[in-house]
Amino acid sequence: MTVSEDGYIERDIPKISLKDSKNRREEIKSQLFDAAKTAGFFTLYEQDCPSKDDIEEMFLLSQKFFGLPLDKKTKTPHIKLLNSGFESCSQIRPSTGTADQKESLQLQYHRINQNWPEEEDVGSEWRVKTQEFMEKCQKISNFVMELFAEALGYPSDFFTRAHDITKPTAQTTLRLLHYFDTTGKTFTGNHWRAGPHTDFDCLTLLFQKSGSHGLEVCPGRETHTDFGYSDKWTPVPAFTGEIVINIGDMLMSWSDDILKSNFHRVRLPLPGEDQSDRYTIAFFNQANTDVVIQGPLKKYPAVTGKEFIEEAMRKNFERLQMVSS
Ligand SMILES: O=C(O)CCC(=O)C(=O)O
Ligand SMILES: [Fe+2]
Repeated sequence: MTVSEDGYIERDIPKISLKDSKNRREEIKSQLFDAAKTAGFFTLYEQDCPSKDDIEEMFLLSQKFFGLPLDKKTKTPHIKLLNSGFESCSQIRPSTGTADQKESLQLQYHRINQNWPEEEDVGSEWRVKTQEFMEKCQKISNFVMELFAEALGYPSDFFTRAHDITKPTAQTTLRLLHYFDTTGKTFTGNHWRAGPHTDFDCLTLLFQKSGSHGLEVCPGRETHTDFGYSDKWTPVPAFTGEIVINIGDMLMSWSDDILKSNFHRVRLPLPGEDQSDRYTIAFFNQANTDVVIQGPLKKYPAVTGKEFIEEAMRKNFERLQMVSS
């Protein structure tokens, strides 16, 4: 490990190949489990599906939506109760008290006819192609969740059956993200493309584009209720076609804090760096509302998927009040 004076430290963010994954199941399982117990972040590559072409196509669909005039984008406004829809500069992080410099669209598979962009605005194939992409994300998420279940001593389908995106109780969300071009701008105060946070979900898949850097991680969290993080961050490089995976609070809790959900952030590029738009795509695997979440050691009380997400929001809201008061 090399520590620099500017708040950064070199750490290993494991890269795990999924080449020939059917025949390398045990090897991949142990690599995933090791990565999830330490950094909580790792990159998958050489996967069959979603392919680099699938990912590039989804980025084009995303850019098509974000390129629309604001009055078209706000036709599907963010609805908190459904955790879906479009928002712009509205996500205030408890860690910073300022709004992320971004816009985003959240979509849920089973709500294709509810709060998804309309054909007349994004074209006839947008919805169906986006749904297909979600199916591909679900497939690879299932592979990873099966291996985590086995590594933790559960039956293979323990987590996957709790994440059924086709049911009305599904909470899994695809989030298209667009961080604005900041060319020529300087920010004073505590501003971020995405302020430091942990994810609420079980498993996040993040797709980045080559060169669109800025994502940074800070491992070291001991419990999923912990708000503290150290001051040494590590950049996670961006390459089109690879998938960055991180553990979220729900799976950290469900594994009695064995698998680590760690703080991460996206920094604003400095003048002199590439300050153009940054697009990313996140797929948040969140257990269905009626699933009961509790680890084998019963370290935390049993809660449903619905209660878990509501509680995470409440805690963050309280924290936000503390930060802003
Ligand atoms: O866009 C990124 O690189 C990270 C996004 C993220 O952390 C989130 O949306 O939770
Ligand atoms: Fe995140």
